[in-house]
Amino acid sequence: MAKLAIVDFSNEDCFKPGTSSWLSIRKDICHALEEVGCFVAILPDKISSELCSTFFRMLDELFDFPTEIKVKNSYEKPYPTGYLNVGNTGYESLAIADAGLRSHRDRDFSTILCQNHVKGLEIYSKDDEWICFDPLPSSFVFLAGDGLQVWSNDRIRACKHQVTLSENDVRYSLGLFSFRAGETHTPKELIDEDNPLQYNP
Ligand SMILES: O=C(O)CCC(=O)C(=O)O
Ligand SMILES: [Fe+2]
Repeated sequence: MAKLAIVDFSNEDCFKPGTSSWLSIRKDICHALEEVGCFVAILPDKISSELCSTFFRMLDELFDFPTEIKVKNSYEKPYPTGYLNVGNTGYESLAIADAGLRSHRDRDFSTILCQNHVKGLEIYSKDDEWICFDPLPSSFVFLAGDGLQVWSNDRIRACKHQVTLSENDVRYSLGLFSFRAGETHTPKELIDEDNPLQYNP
């Protein structure tokens, strides 16, 4: 059974470019992104389990507000990944999905997800199987979006993923969707005879 790559950011040196720890983590991340367009980052020193539990407890309180209060926080633009198209209700950054989320790739540059203990996220592997993400404390998931695929000249493919809800418990997932401003240009280092330019700016 395929597993998602887990990258451990515990060593402070891994944030210092050029150190052996940084080079080693960079290699693991590139490999994971080239394989499935995704990796799991664990940062126990940066995101403590207390912080996570406090945060998700507060979400309980937030979602407990009556719907008429939540709709006051509405947002006109559609969600980048089409939340509103799949029959869910979105309130600015709040979205409630009772039936999971069908298979898709994010249209942004990259996505970072931070979720509670309830499983549901599945990643499509190179071997055409769905890999279930087993939530780890102090972790988040990095997903490549369409933008990263274009920027990398297809070296990294946007990660295909879905959410299947089977546990009888509330699942919370916090998403940070990043976009690049302006045109996307592929770095020239990523273009050669074997890898001709795939996308025009
Ligand atoms: O619920 C999740 O963890 C994933 C959500 C997602 O894939 C999306 O909003 O694009
Ligand atoms: Fe997504």
